[in-house]
Amino acid sequence: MAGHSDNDMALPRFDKPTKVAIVIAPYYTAIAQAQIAAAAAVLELAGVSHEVIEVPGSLEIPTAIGIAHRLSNFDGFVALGCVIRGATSHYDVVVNESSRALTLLGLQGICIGNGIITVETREQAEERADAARLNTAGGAAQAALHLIALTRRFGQPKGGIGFKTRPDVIEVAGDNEGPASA
Ligand SMILES: Nc1c(NC[C@H](O)[C@H](O)[C@H](O)CO)[nH]c(=O)[nH]c1=O
Ligand SMILES: CC(=O)[C@@H](O)COP(=O)(O)O
Repeated sequence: MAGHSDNDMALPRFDKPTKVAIVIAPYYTAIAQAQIAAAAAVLELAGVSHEVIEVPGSLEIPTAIGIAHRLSNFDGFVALGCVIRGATSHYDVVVNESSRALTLLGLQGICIGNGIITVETREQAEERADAARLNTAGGAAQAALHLIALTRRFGQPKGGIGFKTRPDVIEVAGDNEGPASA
């Protein structure tokens, strides 16, 4: 289980190679190291390979995911970062805009688990980054895997209505001579 949830969904199983990018903003080094370890443990348990991509801050995570999705071949992404409130409203900008951008990318069909920790204190961050405590990074990895599985479940070739093409035959509408062979 991750976070405060009491719902421990079983990890999905994949029947073909699956690759995930962990996109992390290591703003706080020790926190970031714990987050990467927690997310990697979940991905390895599911038999999924991963690559770690580092960006300066959480505001850059959505842009990095957009770039990687467009230019590479990852099946999904785990967004990891840590935003601790300071003395100004910049916290709200970083938290709100990074999460909004990740949500918009997700609505475009990119499989993203959001593990950006947004807290008031360092102690809260440590508790959430710790795989043995709230394990929010592990939860984000699980979320990404479930979205990949969902994509593959609904992305299967559809049976049902309409003619079914054959790879060896070219069907031409209105052709009374019968199908030409490819
Ligand atoms: N204060 C935190 C930041 N701030 C940096 C921004 O995310 C961004 O890199 C900068 O505004 C340049 O675009 N980032 C975090 O991840 N965590 C923080 O606590
Ligand atoms: C979350 C932040 O952006 C924070 O680190 C910035 O601190 P401050 O608001 O004191 O400038």
